[in-house]
Amino acid sequence: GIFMYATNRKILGHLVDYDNMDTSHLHNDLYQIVQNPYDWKLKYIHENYSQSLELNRTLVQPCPDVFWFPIVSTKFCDSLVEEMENLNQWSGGRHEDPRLAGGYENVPTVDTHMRQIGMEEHWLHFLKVYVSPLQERAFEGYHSDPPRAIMNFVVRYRPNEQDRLRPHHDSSTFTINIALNTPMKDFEGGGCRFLRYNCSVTATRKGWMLMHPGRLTHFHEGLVTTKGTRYIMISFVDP
Ligand SMILES: O=C(O)CCC(=O)C(=O)O
Ligand SMILES: [Fe+2]
Repeated sequence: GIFMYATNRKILGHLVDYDNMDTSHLHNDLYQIVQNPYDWKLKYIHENYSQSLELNRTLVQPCPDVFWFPIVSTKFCDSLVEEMENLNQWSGGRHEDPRLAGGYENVPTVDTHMRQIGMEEHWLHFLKVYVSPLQERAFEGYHSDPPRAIMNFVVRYRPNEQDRLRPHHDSSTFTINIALNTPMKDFEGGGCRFLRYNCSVTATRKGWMLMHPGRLTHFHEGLVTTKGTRYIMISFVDP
C-alpha cells in the first residue's frame, strides 16, 4: 500500500563495474573507455569536443583539407605520455622494425605503439566512437565502420634523438595527429608542413587533432624540434 514514484528523467548517478577492472597500469582509468564510458568521457574528452558536431558549424582548416578538432583533455595527453615514458621502450627510429608484419618501416620515427602499452583495442574503440563522427563531417560521404588502423603510436621528437621527419605520404586513407604537449612551453620548433600547399601548422594545441588525407595530396613532413621534447599521437586509418 505504499505509493512508489519512479522516474527516468533525472540522472541520479550511474553504476560502475569495478570487479573486472584491470589495475596493472600506471593510469588505470585511462583503460576504462569500454567498461566505464561515462566517466571516461568526462575525464578524457576535450570539453569542446561536441562543438565540432553541431549542425552548420564551420570546421577549422589550418591548411587545405587539413581539419583541426579539439578532441582529448589535457589529462588524457599527460596520462598517455606518462604511460609511454613509464614503459620506456621507444623504438630506435630505424628502418628494421620487428613490431611490424613486414619487419620494415619506410619512414621510421622514435615511437611507442599503443599495443606496447596494452591500449590497442581501447584505441580502436576511441576511433570508432569519437574520431569517426568528426571524419564524417570533414570528409563527407566517406564511411568506414569500424575504422581500421594497424599503426597507432606516439612519436617523440627531441634534439640529439629524432628531431624531425622527412617528407612522406602516410599509408592511410586519412591520418590523425594529436598534439600531446605545447609549443613554446614544452618544446621549440616542431609542427607539420604540407609541401603541396606550402602550409605549416606550427602553433599546435595540446589535445587538438589534425586530420588529413594520407596519400597522394598531403605529402608532409615533421618540422625540426629545436629544444625540449615534442609528443604526438598518430593513427593511420584505413590503410
Ligand atoms: O611531426 C608531425 O606532425 C608529422 C608526423 C607524421 O607525419 C607521421 O608520424 O607520419
Ligand atoms: Fe606522416
